[in-house]
Amino acid sequence: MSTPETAHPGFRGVIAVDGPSGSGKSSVCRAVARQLGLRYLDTGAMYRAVTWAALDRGVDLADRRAVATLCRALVLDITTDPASPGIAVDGVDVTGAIRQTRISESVSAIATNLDVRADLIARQQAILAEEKGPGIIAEGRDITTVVAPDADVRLLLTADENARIARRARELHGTDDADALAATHAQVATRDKRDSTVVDFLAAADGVVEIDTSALTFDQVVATVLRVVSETAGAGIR
Ligand SMILES: Nc1ncnc2c1ncn2[C@@H]1O[C@H](COP(=O)(O)OP(=O)(O)O)[C@@H](O)[C@H]1O
Ligand SMILES: Nc1ccn([C@H]2C[C@H](O)[C@@H](COP(=O)(O)OP(=O)(O)O)O2)c(=O)n1
Repeated sequence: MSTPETAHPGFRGVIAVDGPSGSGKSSVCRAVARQLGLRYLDTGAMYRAVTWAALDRGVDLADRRAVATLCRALVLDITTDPASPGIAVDGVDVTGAIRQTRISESVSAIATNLDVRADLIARQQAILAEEKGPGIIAEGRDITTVVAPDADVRLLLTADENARIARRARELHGTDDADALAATHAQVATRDKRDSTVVDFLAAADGVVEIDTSALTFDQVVATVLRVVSETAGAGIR
């Protein structure tokens, strides 16, 4: 059986992907990683893991200093295998727990804490430095602009808000009927609004290729990303 490192010789280096909630970053990047034999870094999982830890330890999320102190002391162990992404906090596997609604509702308080951001950005840069040899695709909100502005390929995935809310509603509730859309609105629109006070992930920075996924199927988005990677990073990608 081929390993991710040997499945598709070709692209090596860093692919950076940003975008708002529901634009398709996680699902598309995992698929691209598997097809190109790259590692995969979900930076949102790190913000979610810090949120989980703060709630678990009873730290007041509004106490920015206390949260930052907690963050710096945490051992975050994130796996970069696109076939089974996972994350542990101080040895506790929180891969499932960080997807709970209570985390989604609180994570912006952590993501807008600039001291937490500084700590997580440094950790993310260390992972990218270690994995750029085999090749890695990292996704989040500030990867193209802050974490890896010198990445080999830089992409912004966008989609109009209605499309993103409908996708998230189908994912969380199995339907995009009116009740599901209403229940999902805050998780997408309100969170993006809060998060975008500290990072701009709604407009493409200079040199970043924007892909509007509103009218594209998942497979079309993956194909578009693969084409852009191939065109930007050169030959050798099958
Ligand atoms: N182009 C697309 N069309 C329809 N649904 C999509 C598309 N891309 C992703 N999805 C679905 O939308 C949901 C949100 O995608 P996800 O990758 O989690 O977005 P993000 O990581 O940007 O928040 C998932 O259920 C995913 O399968
Ligand atoms: N590089 C990043 C990644 C995520 N964040 C923030 C923004 C989000 O509210 C949370 C969780 O990110 P995640 O990518 O899991 O969010 P989604 O649920 O996929 O929309 O972390 C960030 O500020 N910077």
